[in-house]
Amino acid sequence: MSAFVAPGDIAARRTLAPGEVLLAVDNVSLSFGGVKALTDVSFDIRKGEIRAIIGPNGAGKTSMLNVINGFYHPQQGRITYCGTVRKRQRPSEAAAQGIARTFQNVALFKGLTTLDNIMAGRTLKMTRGFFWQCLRFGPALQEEIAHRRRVEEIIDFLEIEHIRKTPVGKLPYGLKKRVELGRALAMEPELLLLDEPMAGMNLEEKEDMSRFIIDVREQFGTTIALIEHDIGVVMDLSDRVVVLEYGRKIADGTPDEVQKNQAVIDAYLGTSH
Ligand SMILES: Nc1ncnc2c1ncn2[C@@H]1O[C@H](COP(=O)(O)OP(=O)(O)OP(=O)(O)O)[C@@H](O)[C@H]1O
Repeated sequence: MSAFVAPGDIAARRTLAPGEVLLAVDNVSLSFGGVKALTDVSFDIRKGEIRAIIGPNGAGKTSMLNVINGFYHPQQGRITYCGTVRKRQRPSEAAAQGIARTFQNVALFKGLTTLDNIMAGRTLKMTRGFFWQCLRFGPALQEEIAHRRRVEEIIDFLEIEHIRKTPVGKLPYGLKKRVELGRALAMEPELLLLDEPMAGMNLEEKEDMSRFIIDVREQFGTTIALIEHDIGVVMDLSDRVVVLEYGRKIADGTPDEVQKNQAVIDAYLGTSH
């Protein structure tokens, strides 16, 4: 097991046991003008689980992730995180509380190397100001060394040593997704949100990414919520699945329960309700 185990000072403040509710979504509704992206959606994410959010195109999955990480503010409903009802907050505040995410379309600094992109994920953890960072002297230097060590551990964990000095713009898509996962892990999140982590991947890349997601949970105790269109992957990976359609929750349960749910079958076959 890697030395990179402690999920950070945030986790130290928490006493949640595996299986306790880490994040609760209660009666959340979100509209964009006349478009109702989410209507009265409630579900929870328990500590240590892999939770999938699925549904047909336009069902509201990404909107839900954006509400959870503070990018969108719902007109109704509330989010409770670690037992505290959350006030309106920005993504940076959610990140500081231990919520990290990756994006549907890879969002990396294309001109920077793998190493520097993952290092960028450490920004939140840096305690020395910009002045000291520039001087690279004394305590700032010590801190930078510690951050670099942590980043190297993540690179080892994700098996991307061979591309650590490669500008990410030159990498194939599957590896870019892995670097993006690395950058999110650099934040040592308590809750990791993955928006279509396997999109555009071939079978082998999907198997690799599935293995890394499971290992992140096993080794770091990170709770994971993911959106994924590949239903086979979702059913293999997830402990529980919430299903959205037209912004409403239509099912919630184990992969087995959800697969047998008639509303889910109809939604995926295109039957209108
Ligand atoms: N910023 C926005 N402005 C206006 N409408 C939006 C915005 N974001 C999402 N929507 C609308 O909200 C609804 C839900 O979109 P969302 O992207 O959350 O769905 P999704 O399930 O993630 O879809 P997909 O699987 O295609 O990514 C859609 O009708 C979409 O057009």
